[in-house]
Amino acid sequence: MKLVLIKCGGSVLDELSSSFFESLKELKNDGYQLIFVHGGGPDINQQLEMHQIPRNFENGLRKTSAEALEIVEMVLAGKSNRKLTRKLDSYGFRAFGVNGSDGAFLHGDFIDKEHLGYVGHITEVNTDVLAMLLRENYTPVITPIAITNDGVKLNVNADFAAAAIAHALSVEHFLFVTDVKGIVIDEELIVQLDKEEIEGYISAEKITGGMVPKVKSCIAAIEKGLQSVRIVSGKEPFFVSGEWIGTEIN
Ligand SMILES: Nc1ncnc2c1ncn2[C@@H]1O[C@H](COP(=O)(O)OP(=O)(O)O)[C@@H](O)[C@H]1O
Ligand SMILES: CC(=O)N[C@@H](CCC(=O)OP(=O)(O)O)C(=O)O
Repeated sequence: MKLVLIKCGGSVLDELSSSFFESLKELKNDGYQLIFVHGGGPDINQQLEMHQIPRNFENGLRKTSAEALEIVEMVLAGKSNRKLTRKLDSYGFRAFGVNGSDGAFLHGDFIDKEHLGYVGHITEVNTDVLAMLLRENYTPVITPIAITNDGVKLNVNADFAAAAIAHALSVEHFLFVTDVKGIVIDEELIVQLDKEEIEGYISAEKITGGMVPKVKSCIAAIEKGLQSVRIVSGKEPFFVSGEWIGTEIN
């Protein structure tokens, strides 16, 4: 089974273009099965604001109190997942929403409970449920909530969750779909970038904010042996006549 793992950022969930879906269709026609992990940062921010819960980020990770976690799960599973699943369905993909904490599918642990609260990283991915869906020709759409061995739910950055799942499935291509064309430095799109260059740009603060967990996840994926890792736009086509558009990390 040839797999493509696509992390779809919250930044672009409302702006996915029809040309983006054309690229997905081209991948399907080339024999790939698709798996999505979605984010939902802007949706979460909006709801936290409505509930007057302050928002705080550290290195692109949301500090998550127990109170905030309830909102995070409600929004990610109930709103962001629904948006992407519905849109994929409308383009003929048989999308099936999956919450990471269901069936202990995404196991996680706290990153730093004292500083970040209920924020986790993935320790294990149970791929059985994905295999089952893919066998039946469904397109899984995964919500990045994990569960600890003690049954505590954790908010996982969607870029990190996607990297763990991409590794567990040894996918052929791993894509980060976001609201920009790729990594842009001094107003120029960078077509290819390696680990050292990325570290330099983070130090120089030319890669910042939500792009930091993304490029870190790209590096982690490369180091774990994935061959094709890219950051692409969801507002434009990213794969046309077999050619990729965006930034390739290697
Ligand atoms: N060097 C960079 N190149 C491109 N985008 C960058 C860069 N540094 C920071 N960014 C920001 O990262 C954003 C994408 O991250 P984020 O908003 O978290 O997206 P997503 O919701 O897709 O994960 C871009 O919209 C841009 O503002
Ligand atoms: C711990 C942490 O930061 N979790 C993220 C989960 C959603 C996410 O990653 O959404 P994007 O892909 O749109 O950024 C958050 O609470 O915003």
